[in-house]
Amino acid sequence: MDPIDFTLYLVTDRSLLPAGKDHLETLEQAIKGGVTVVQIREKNADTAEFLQIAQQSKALCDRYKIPLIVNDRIDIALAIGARGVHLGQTDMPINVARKLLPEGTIIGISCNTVEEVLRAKEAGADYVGLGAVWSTQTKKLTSPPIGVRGLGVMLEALDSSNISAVAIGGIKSSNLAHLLHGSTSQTEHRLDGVAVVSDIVASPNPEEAAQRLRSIFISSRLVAGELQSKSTPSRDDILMKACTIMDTTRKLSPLVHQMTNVVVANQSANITLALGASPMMATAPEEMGDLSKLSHALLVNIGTLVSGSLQGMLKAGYFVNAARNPIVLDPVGIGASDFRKNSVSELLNSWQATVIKGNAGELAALAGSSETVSKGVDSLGSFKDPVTFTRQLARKERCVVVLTGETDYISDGKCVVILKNGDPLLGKITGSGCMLGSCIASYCAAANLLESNDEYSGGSLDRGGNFLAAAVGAVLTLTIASELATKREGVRGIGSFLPALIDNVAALQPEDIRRFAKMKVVDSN
Ligand SMILES: Nc1ncnc2c1ncn2[C@@H]1O[C@H](COP(=O)(O)OP(=O)(O)OP(=O)(O)O)[C@@H](O)[C@H]1O
Ligand SMILES: Cc1ncsc1CCO
Repeated sequence: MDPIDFTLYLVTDRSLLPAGKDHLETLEQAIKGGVTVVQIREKNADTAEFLQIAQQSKALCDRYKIPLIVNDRIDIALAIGARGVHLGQTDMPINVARKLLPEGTIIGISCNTVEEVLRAKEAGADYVGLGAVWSTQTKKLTSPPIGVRGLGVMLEALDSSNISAVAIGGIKSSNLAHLLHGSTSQTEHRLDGVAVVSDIVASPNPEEAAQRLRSIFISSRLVAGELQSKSTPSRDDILMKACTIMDTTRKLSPLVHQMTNVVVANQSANITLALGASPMMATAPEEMGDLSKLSHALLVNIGTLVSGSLQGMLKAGYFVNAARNPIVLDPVGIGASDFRKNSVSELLNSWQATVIKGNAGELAALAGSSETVSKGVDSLGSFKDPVTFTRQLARKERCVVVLTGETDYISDGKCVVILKNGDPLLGKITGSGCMLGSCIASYCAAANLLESNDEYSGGSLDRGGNFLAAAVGAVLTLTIASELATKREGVRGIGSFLPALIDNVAALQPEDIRRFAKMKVVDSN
């Protein structure tokens, strides 16, 4: 028998059908739209009713050569000759079900933890349903949602097995590109498909809904393939691109929406202007939809986070991903409280960051490492192997990572760029890291605008700008300007340094970057 194509896995739920819509009509439209496998789920029907629905659904699926899987009920699966069954953790164990079902029957099981995935592997499951990714109205959750970022380790547990993996829970066309991008494991293990309920079943047009989901899935896979086949750029390539981005920022003056802390808001706005970009500081959740239509990048800095601003950040990032613009996350002081840690986790499960930047203490806390710690917003110490740490975090979070300090490390998950510029006064003033976040967001905006790819591709979260070069350019701009600023007459300490730094950022030329960059590129290993 042909292997099952899990790309778009419809799980039925008759209670969600819009008024006047019938189960079989919806099922047929969904199949016409591109559903590749169907699971009949009837939590409230009695046996006779379930059997009838399953028989009718099977006849329809057979007509379109779509495999049908029955939720939970081995007897119904046997009665209708279903292609498979889907079991929950508290349903019949896989080995018992296997004995009862004909050879070749597909058995899938829901998993919420890595341990459950490993047990499913051991028990010989054919596929696993991983979730719930997000909370959903269709099913009362017995365990907390695992989030997009929780899927990677579960997929990695399936390495070197033939078990397919499908994500489930709150998946819609509006969050599918984020899910597919963010869930990939560090070993590049990807989902084989996504299980969808309400986005199709509750839609007035299930055919269109299925078509939309399927095309996002396919275009997201194309984008991922292109990224993976890109070769490591040389030092000169990155520098050349960084200089082009610097020029573009001045020419196009992108609008950079910044949700930052109250300590640095003014200096961040000024450094943005010094780069030639245009800052807008705004936090109200109510205006995030409108602002995402105007701005070219978003900076999210949690330095003085309050609950209200978190709501704005959650909304803003979601809209900015949809607008295919870059997001820079600065998890300031994340190690200081559970509120900050949980908030960052919620943010990163709600949208995909393009760049995450932080000092050693902050990035260690974000990665769950105790190798270095923080004192409030400041880092105490450094990593033994910052190159590997930065690359791995970039692979885990599926974005560019910038680890700051006396030496800066930047990685896209493949190569790591090591930068040794910067005057020690940068480490003495407050908000140099926050200003760097504004510089990275401004350059990411320009890098994204540089890409002429205007065609809407539902599977991408940005236009494919060179965000590694943007981050490198931003660090070099700030740090080389700092070296030049301290040489200015009248600069005697942290008070006089800050305005001089802003002046030197404005005056800096691409030649200065090429001339003074202390930069090395380490290839992936
Ligand atoms: N001792 C130093 N020598 C040279 N450059 C430095 C030094 N300390 C920091 N920098 C530079 O300053 C920039 C900000 O890095 P830093 O690690 O200080 O950020 P941070 O701790 O997040 O700052 P803040 O919390 O004050 O905003 C980086 O580009 C880094 O290269
Ligand atoms: C001092 C300080 N406190 C919260 S944010 C901030 C700015 C530097 O990160």
